[in-house]
Parts: sequence; structure tokens; C-alpha cells
Amino acid sequence: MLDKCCIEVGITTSGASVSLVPIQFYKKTENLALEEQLVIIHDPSLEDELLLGVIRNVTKLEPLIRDRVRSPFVDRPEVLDQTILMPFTSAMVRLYATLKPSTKSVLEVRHVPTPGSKVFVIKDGKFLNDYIKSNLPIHIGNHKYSGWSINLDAGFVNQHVGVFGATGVGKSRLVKALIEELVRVGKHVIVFDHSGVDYTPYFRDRVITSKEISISPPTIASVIAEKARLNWQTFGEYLEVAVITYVSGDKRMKRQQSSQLIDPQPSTQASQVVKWDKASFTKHLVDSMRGLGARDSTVEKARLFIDYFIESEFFDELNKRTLSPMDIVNMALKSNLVVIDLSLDPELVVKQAIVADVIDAAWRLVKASKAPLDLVFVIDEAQNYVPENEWTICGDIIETTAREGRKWGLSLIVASQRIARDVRASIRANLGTVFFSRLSAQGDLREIAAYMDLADVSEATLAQLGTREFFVAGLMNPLRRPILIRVRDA
Ligand SMILES: Nc1ncnc2c1ncn2[C@@H]1O[C@H](COP(=O)(O)OP(=O)(O)OP(=O)(O)O)[C@@H](O)[C@H]1O
Repeated sequence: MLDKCCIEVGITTSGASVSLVPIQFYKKTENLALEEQLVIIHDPSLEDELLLGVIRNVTKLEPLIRDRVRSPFVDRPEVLDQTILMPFTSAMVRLYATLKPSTKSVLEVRHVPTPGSKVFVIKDGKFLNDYIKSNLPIHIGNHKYSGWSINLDAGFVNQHVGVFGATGVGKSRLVKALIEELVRVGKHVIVFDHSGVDYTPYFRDRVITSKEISISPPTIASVIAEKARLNWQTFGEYLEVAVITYVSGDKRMKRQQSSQLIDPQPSTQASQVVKWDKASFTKHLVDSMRGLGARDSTVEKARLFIDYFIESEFFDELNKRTLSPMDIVNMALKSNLVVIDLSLDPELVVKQAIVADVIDAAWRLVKASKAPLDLVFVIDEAQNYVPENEWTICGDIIETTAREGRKWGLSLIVASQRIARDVRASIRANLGTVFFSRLSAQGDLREIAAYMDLADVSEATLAQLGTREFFVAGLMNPLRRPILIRVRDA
């Protein structure tokens, strides 16, 4: 097997442990000494065991002109005869697993390879899928060097997924590939497309524009507070009461009574949905606040700020929102995929409100049916929805999903450029799988390492990654430790 798929490149040297094995390369194969190559170590003393690992810390060494040892050649390089030098390449192999050829199975690493064992770089990783299997396999890319199409396990999406990388590295394309694969294996996916350019153009027949989706009264109250810059502590309760009574008919009843005075015809409109309108809502709010005993100055501030900060179109457009968040959830459950194009709602608070209400509808459904749903929410540009140290309308429901969604089959895929700051700590600590590439901030790698085994992947390695190159680490990766993949065409 090794002859067919691998190239012998060197031997192990002394000082190995079960996790790290120093190796040296043969002169003729030094060009294969590349970080993140997959290797097999064959120790003849280990029967029916091959060790699978990854090359890290490739180093060039030379015994005559050594680091930290003064040599006369440094001052007299002209006397240096290149033919007497013996440069060589060494590296560390981070061991990931033991392969058992007789049973085509994978075990943890138990034995330290004997110095002198042969090291093989895997040139064609197809055979690895005979050993490394997943319950619900999906493919979003191949290992950069061996071409191994790693079987990721979609079953672990319910422990949530994070995708992180600097701008332009290909996060959205990776997420797109992930969506396609999840749908292929029967998961139901709702994508919140923040800018309308990352997913909407690719799934045209599954797109709903957010302007069609209604917003629930408590969320409308939050949006009004945010837009009008009315602080929630003082105005939240008044706004909630006013919005709920406005939509639930208190206002409708008043209207009907007054219209009956002019037109005594019995109304057939009793069950009609209330019409939103800035002037009548503001009047209703003022009446309602007065009824609740608010101070004149508080009432006046609410009236003034709503008048100044919220344009009439906001209220007019509430009337056009006819699809309920529950409709969206049901559509996703029936057709497997719904992409919500949020770009026509330019205001962030409204986008957040839609996200909050759709996820909330899914929670209502699981609570009512007491059965898990198998529904995945994709939140790209996560810094707009769950930033650290900043309250957002949808932050709490997303956090609840990260913490408790697993039991109910409610999963998250969050993507953003940064990890810390862009994503609440409680959410990122609940990400079971992380894809990461070149990162835009120092320290972000440490952040991931705090809750995931990164097996010595360094910032220096990340800095060299090109577009579409991502490490996949965590539960969806059957090896659990980072493997460098090149995302497929997406
Ligand atoms: N898997 C892929 N297949 C084809 N092209 C890709 C792939 N990944 C990245 N690209 C190319 O790189 C560009 C940037 O990718 P993408 O928009 O996914 O980056 P991003 O990390 O989401 O960027 P941003 O953070 O700015 O949104 C794409 O427009 C495309 O040209």
C-alpha cells in the first residue's frame, strides 16, 4: 500500500514521544518537506500499525555552521568550501492516529516509533477514507497536498460550527459548500444573507427577501427603541405595551367605535390585521403611556424622538410584511433550504429583528412539539449579530441556541473575520467545529486554542495560507485535530 500512495522521504530520529516525532529528510526528497504534509511512519517493530501524522516545524540545519556556536566561516565566508557542508532538513511529525491495516480501523496513538523508522509522505490520500469514516459524511474540500477528500461528519453540525478568516480568504464560499452538503444529506438550512451577495445569487429559487417577513410585536418594540434611541430601561415596557395593544386590537376597537359613529354600517373588518401608520402609532403610544402613568416629560421624549428618528416608511413597510417567521421555518422544513436576503432592509436593527424572530419561531416549534427539528441557521458577518460586549436584538436567542440548541436539533454556523470581539464568548466556547484560515488579528488563534486541540498549528503557518485554504478542527473532523484543506469550487 505504501508503495502505491506514498513516497519514502526520511527516517525518524531519537527523542520521539506519542505526540511528537523528530524526523530527518533524505537529500533527494527535501522538496517534499512542507508544513502540513500528511505522513505515514512505518516502524517494523509495530505489527499491523502505521502511524499517521502531519509535518510541522520544518527546519534546515547544518552541523558545521551551527546556531549559537561561533564558527570562523562567519567572518571568512570566502574560505567556506560548500562541498564540506552537510545541510539537512529536519521536521517534527505531530502524530494524529494509528491505522490498523488488517481491520482498516483507526486507533489512538499508543506506541512511540523506534528511531530509524521510515517516514512516507502521502501523495494520494484516497486510501485514508478506507480507514477514517464518518457517520454522515460530507465533503467540502481536499487535503492540500495529498488530495484526500476528508469525510467530515455532518452529524456534529448540531454542536455548532465557526468559520473564521481575514477578508477574502473564502469564508462565504466555504459556508456555501457546507450549505450544499448539509442540504444534500437532508439537513434543513436557513441562511441569513447579510449583504445579499454571498448566498442569494447562488440559491435564487430559495430566496425570500426579508422585507416580506413580519416582525413580532416585542421585537418591533425593540427596533423602535433602537431606532429612536430611547433607552430600554425607561421606555422598553411602554413600547412593548403600546405595540402589543396596537396590533392586538385595542386600537382597532377604538377605530371601529369611532368609525361607527360616522358610518353606522356593521363592520366586516373586525378580524383584519391592523394597519401600521406612524401618526396613529405615535398617538396610541402617547395615550398608552399616559394610561400607564408615565411622566409628561417621558411621554414627550418618546413622541419627539420617534418623530425625529423614525421615518414614516418604517411603519408603512411593516404593513407589507406578510410572511410570518413561522412560515419561514416551515418552508425550510419542507424544502430543506431558505435563504433570507437581508440586503433590502438596510438597517441593522431590522436585520437583527428578522434573525431573532425566525430563530425564536423555531424554538417555539420545538417547545410545542417537544421534538428536535434538525435545522441549521447560517449567520455570516456574525459581528453584526452577536458582537462581544454589545447587546443586540438577536444576541440572546443566538446565544441560547449555541448553549441549548443541540438537544433540539437547532444548530448554528457562524462566520466572521475575527473570533474575539466579533462573536460573544459564550457562543464561541460552544463551537464544536472550527474552520480557520489566515486570521486578521493576533491572538485569535490562541482564542481557538483555548477550547480546541490545535496540535501546534502556528500563526506563522496561517500567515502563509492562500485563498480557499482552511484548517478544519474539532468534532466534524474525524481525526479531531486540524487538517489543512483546500475548499472545493463553490
Ligand atoms: N471555494 C472557492 N471556489 C471558487 N472561488 C473561491 C472559493 N473561495 C474563494 N474564492 C474566490 O475568492 C473570493 C473571496 O471569497 P469569499 O467571498 O468567500 O471571501 P470571504 O472570506 O467571505 O470574504 P469577506 O470576509 O470579505 O466576505 C471569491 O469571490 C472567489 O473569487
